[in-house]
Amino acid sequence: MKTEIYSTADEVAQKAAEYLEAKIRETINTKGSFSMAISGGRTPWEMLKILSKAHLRWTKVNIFQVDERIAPDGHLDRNLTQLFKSIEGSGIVTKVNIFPMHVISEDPEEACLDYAKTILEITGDGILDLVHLGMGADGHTASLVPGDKVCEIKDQNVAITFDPYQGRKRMTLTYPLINQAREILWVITGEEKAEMVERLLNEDYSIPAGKVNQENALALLDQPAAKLIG
Ligand SMILES: O=C1O[C@H](COP(=O)(O)O)[C@@H](O)[C@H](O)[C@H]1O
Repeated sequence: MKTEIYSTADEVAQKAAEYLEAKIRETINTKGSFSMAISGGRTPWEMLKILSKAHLRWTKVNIFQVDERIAPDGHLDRNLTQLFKSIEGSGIVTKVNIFPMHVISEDPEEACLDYAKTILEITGDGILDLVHLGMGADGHTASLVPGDKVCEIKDQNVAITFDPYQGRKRMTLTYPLINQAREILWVITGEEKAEMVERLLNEDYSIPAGKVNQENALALLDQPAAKLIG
């Protein structure tokens, strides 16, 4: 995996937005559309805020969710709520195609199958052009959480976690789908993640993040997160 280290989290957000802008432009020019999945948590929002100001053919951009907490629509715990907040006022809201995970469905298992089907229909081959990932201080990525059996799923592209994590069960893309992506973009900031960053870069299979394909992957890190890797 390639890594780039920047001084601050703000700089990382700026570089990540620039990277995505270039990638989206190039992919739309070559194949007509761009499909990516965006993670949740706290790190992505500044990146998306900056990206949403870029002049791109937004109607050709498809945004899927990497994971979502099972909480009511509009709830602050929902990654989708934060996603919309970060792009509001930018003018792309009515242009870009956003595909929410339907986590409040009466049948969450069916909702997972539907989401996987939508990804297949929109991409044509089920392969996302880019998956953006973050990582928690415990080494989780997406909602692939240490100890949860969701990490063992091999025959489903989208699944519900078996246990609540930080108070809520979640819907998440699973390894089979994430590891097929044409590209993975890691955006990781904060000193509390330094130990896991070192383990991720050593392809430590014992943490969930370590099982993500590193072949076509780039990690953008801030100095605190990268402090153990020099
Ligand atoms: O719970 C989650 O955490 C990870 C890491 O989030 P961050 O706030 O440390 O960036 C995130 O990638 C994942 O999508 C999210 O649901």
